[in-house]
Amino acid sequence: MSRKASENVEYTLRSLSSLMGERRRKQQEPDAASAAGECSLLAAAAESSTSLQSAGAGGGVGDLERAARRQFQQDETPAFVYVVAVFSALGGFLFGYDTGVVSGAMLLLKRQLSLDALWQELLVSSTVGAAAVSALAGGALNGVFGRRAAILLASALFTAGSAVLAAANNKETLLAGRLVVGLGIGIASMTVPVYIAEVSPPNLRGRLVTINTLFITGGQFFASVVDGAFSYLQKDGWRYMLGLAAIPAVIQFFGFLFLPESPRWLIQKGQTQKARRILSQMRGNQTIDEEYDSIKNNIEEEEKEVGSAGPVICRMLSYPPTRRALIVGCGLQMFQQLSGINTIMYYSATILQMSGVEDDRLAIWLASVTAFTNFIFTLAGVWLVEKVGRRKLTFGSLAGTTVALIILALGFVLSAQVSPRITFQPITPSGQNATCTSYSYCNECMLDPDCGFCYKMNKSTVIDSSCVPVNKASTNEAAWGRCENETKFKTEDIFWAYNFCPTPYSWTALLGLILYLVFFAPGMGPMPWTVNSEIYPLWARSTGNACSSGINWIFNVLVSLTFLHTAEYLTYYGAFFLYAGFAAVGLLFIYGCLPETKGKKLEEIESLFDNRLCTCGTSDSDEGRYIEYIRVKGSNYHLSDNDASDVE
Ligand SMILES: O[C@H]1[C@H](O)[C@@H](O)[C@H](O)[C@@H](O)[C@H]1O
Repeated sequence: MSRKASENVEYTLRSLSSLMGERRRKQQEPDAASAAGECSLLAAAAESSTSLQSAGAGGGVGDLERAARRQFQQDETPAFVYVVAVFSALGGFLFGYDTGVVSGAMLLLKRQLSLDALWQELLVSSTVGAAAVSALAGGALNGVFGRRAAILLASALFTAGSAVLAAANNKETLLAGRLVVGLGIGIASMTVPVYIAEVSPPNLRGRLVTINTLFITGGQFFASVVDGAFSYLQKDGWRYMLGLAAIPAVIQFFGFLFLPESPRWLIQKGQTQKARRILSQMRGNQTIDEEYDSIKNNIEEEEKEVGSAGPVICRMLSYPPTRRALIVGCGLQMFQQLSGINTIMYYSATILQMSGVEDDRLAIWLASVTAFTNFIFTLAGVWLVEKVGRRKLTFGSLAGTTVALIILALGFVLSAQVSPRITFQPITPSGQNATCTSYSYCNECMLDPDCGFCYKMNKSTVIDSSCVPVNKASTNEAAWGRCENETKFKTEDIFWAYNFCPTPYSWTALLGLILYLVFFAPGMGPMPWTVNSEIYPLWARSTGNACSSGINWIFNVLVSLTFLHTAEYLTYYGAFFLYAGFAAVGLLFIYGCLPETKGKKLEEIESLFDNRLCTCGTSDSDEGRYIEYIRVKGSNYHLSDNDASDVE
């Protein structure tokens, strides 16, 4: 790291050092600090530094710090960076929309195309499976063709897939459309966070990347509203639900024709002039020399250190810092899915029904309230990420999520304990399966996907209850008996419960559901994506993100596909206790191994993984302060390792 001449620095290095807490860090952590390269204190050339001067002259360190911060904040980030971030995050919106919309579309599709359970499962899971494959392959694509090309490809796939889905006339075409959309989702999920992280200034990076997850949850919310609205259009409503995604996809495609490539990728590919031009566009009135040099030096150093022979994944695994980063990144994504977010979202309508919402349509609408809660609390994450940092936010979020899962499970335990008895055993018509009528409690009936609970109410007591087979075409009614005809039995004050049991304790599950989203959404939802976009050095960034996104999708499929079976073997509360157990292990992992990356330049982050895999956060002695570019009149000054002597 070179020390640049400083002719016009207007206050002493001693004040600068105290200003940024550098000395504090050196005293506490001499080794780690020098290992980290100390490259965090940058003084960028600029026209005005009057406020700094006056503060430095009379006001002491506190004033100086405030003045420096004020000055720094005046270095406005050009609106262009926000435009770029929002256009990229449309990829996140499509990811959320396409994964969310299918549950509502399926309700209509299965009737219109008479889909059996296997086809329903195929249409839902094929997208997630395809996303896993394309996320893994997206690493190579990103490395060779760049981030911009990958985003353009993803939006083209989203557009084509949505058009195929909207026009589909049979289930095979639907499957093809879902696969194409899935390929788009996988590429977008791994590319967009990387791209946003690479164009953002360090102090805003966390926030801008987290916006992508805000768009994911926004897409899921929008999908739930669209599902609700088009559920009234029994014939072909699904075409609109699935086809609407083409609109944001086309907007993103055309937007990206005019948006630039990531300057970091360009520098890596030797297109330095173009990279400089784009970097200045992104940084507005700030000087880019320092950032440009540091990216370039970093690439050269990395090449010397790691070499460039062999597949990237092999180099990553054999080089300890990237191997550690990969473990942290993949672990975060795995624990995100193992804490059961998608099961909770998918089954939120059921949980709500358990809590006493009997009307099906109302439950669908209330499911959009769930999606909205997820969205709003992700917004809290956007705000918190640069304030409390990634480590504390993720840890706090998972801790709350674990407690919420326990409450949710307890809700199901209570419901199971007071599960109504079956008091009425109707005679099974000949030729029909008699399993359902053999159950004695609602709880057993609820866990069998083929059966539902039919009952009457006397004030708040369940009476005349039976367990009968569900109608295969619509879970809103039974295959035969009193609950056979939805419109008829409702007028006779007979109730039908599929997947839930009417109990007085269901509110506990509802409380668990709300708490779950409130805690999960700001931290565990976005942080795995945000942290992964930051922790790998440039040469390993695409591959690292490809692997961790692939892990996210693989665990997404595993958890969603196994939920019903898990619930059958372990009961609902067993399933939620299991997720709580996974979340508790995740807590240990995060506490032990997740370092703080807030405020650091992408090029500095690699050094956080230099020593051990798990440091229990001890490398964050600088937590709570920003490492920022600050203006000093007339020159660039870069405090390097050697400069440490100047400040002691
Ligand atoms: O970060 C996102 C988000 O939290 C979504 O709500 C969830 O459905 C995704 O699986 C996850 O990756």
